[in-house]
Amino acid sequence: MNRTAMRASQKDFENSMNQVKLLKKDPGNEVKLKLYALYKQATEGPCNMPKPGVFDLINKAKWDAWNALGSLPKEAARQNYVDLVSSLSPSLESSSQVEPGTDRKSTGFETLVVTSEDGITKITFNRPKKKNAINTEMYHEIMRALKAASKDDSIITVLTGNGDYYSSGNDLTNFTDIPPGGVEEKAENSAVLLREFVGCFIDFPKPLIAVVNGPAVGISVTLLGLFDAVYASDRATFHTPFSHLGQSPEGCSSYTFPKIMSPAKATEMLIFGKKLTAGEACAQGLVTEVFPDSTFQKEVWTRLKAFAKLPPNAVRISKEVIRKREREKLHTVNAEECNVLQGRWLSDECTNAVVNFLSRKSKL
Ligand SMILES: CCCCCCCCCCC/C=C/C(=O)SCCNC(=O)CCNC(=O)[C@H](O)C(C)(C)COP(=O)(O)OP(=O)(O)OC[C@H]1O[C@@H](n2cnc3c(N)ncnc32)[C@H](O)[C@@H]1OP(=O)(O)O
Repeated sequence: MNRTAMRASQKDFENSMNQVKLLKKDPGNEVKLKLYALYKQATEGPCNMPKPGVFDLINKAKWDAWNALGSLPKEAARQNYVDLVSSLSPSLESSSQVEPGTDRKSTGFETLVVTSEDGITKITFNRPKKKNAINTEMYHEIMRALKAASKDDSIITVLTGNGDYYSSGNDLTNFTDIPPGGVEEKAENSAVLLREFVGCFIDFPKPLIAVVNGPAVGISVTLLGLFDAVYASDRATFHTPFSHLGQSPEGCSSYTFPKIMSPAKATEMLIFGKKLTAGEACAQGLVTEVFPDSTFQKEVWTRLKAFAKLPPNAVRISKEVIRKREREKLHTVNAEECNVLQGRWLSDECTNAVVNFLSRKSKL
């Protein structure tokens, strides 16, 4: 709508003031100063305040902006305010599609629920009947969700699980879908998939937070070493029974775990399959903080919403400064772990463990 030929009414002006509060994206200091100056001019007339001192930087910038409007009539200032707010409409449109407090839910996922709200993209593993075991489709969907989250306007990204488990790790039925090229081809393709999958976590550009709602097994545990913070319910446990499964560590855990928790503690977990309680995992540095299950969701989401209000650029740049020292090393470790696993998947030890689980002869 061309508003320049119109006179903005007091109602238009009030609507615009409300719209400013709903802006999804910070319009920047320059625009905010203009809005401030036009608002003051429209409501009080020409600048009538004493000039602030040079060191009172914020009030001086506001005063300068207001004073620069000279003797602009109140009506014109009101109109300019309404026009300026209307020119910010792209960010308004995106916010007005969403009722305050309502999730923007992404469609097109079979194994996940992905929502975006309050600066947080939440990726929820959603195969609760299978304890959120990660099947091939889910590996692909997690990668797709992470790639989308890296480009959306969220500040942080959260992974969590639906139901009583965070995740029971790799879906062992992934071993049964053998292509015409045989098990060697399957192992080769799986190593490529795993490398790409873990690579998405290494390269993720925003803070990645795990909200571990219940037990975690296998790859859902090892990946935690690549997260920026891990919050756990006191119901959660952490279990990496790789030797029992004839397999070897992945998710860069052969590098991150000894660094996080000491080589001997990492050995207990990654080689001997010691299952940790949430409290033990916290004492060893894998978990950032543990909460009673009864207050877990409330306490964690209150905290995350506060994090998500931090200045987005500072948050993103700080993550990059921290991750960049390690990125190359992590990619090398990831490649090596996938190579070793490719061989393990063809071993009798691994085949027997998977057959035992699938024929209901064994669980962890
Ligand atoms: C040829 C090469 C192919 C390679 C393909 C690999 C691709 C990348 C691999 C990356 C490396 C990752 C490694 C890991 O993550 S290792 C860890 C693997 N996870 C497990 O070993 C856990 C197995 N599950 C269990 O031991 C138990 O289910 C569990 C202790 C988790 C829960 O026990 P509970 O008694 O409470 O519940 P149920 O067993 O009755 O489970 C309910 C149903 O869910 C199914 N389920 C659970 N977990 C898995 C799983 N990981 N894989 C497949 N299915 C799983 C379980 O069978 C039940 O199903 P039904 O109700 O249909 O019986």
